[in-house]
Amino acid sequence: MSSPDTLARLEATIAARRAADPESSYVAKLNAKGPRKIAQKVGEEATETVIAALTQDHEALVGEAADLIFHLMVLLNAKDVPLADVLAELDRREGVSGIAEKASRPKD
Ligand SMILES: N=c1c2ncn([C@@H]3O[C@H](COP(=O)(O)OP(=O)(O)OP(=O)(O)O)[C@@H](O)[C@H]3O)c2ncn1[C@@H]1O[C@H](COP(=O)(O)O)[C@@H](O)[C@H]1O
Repeated sequence: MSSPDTLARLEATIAARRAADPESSYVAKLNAKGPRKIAQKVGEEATETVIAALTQDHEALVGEAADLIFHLMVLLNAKDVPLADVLAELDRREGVSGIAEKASRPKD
């Protein structure tokens, strides 16, 4: 079942599989090929997501978006970037834009 914990669970699974046998683990197989290959996969999945958004249906876009997020998470893990750092950056931007929005509102 999906929840806000889905990405946290996936991050833990990716970390645990990183050193597994590349024969039995796709995450390990990608890591064995190195960050360049993982980054290339992120680029491919991003392109497929764009194509799905512009030419395909809801189900195709959901599938491609899942592939993109998964491969991005494998790349972050390979570069030792915790998902928490990315989420904190998004939180920070939310705060910054919230402040800008408040500042642009006319005072009563
Ligand atoms: N979410 C995913 C996930 N999404 C996509 N994929 C795999 O991503 C691959 C994408 O296929 P491609 O044809 O693009 O790639 P490819 O055939 O390997 O070819 P290359 O381009 O790499 O040469 C497929 O093998 C999919 O199975 C995933 N593999 C794993 N996960 C998650 O990662 C967890 C750990 O997986 P393992 O490392 O395999 O145990 C799993 O339990 C899942 O939760």
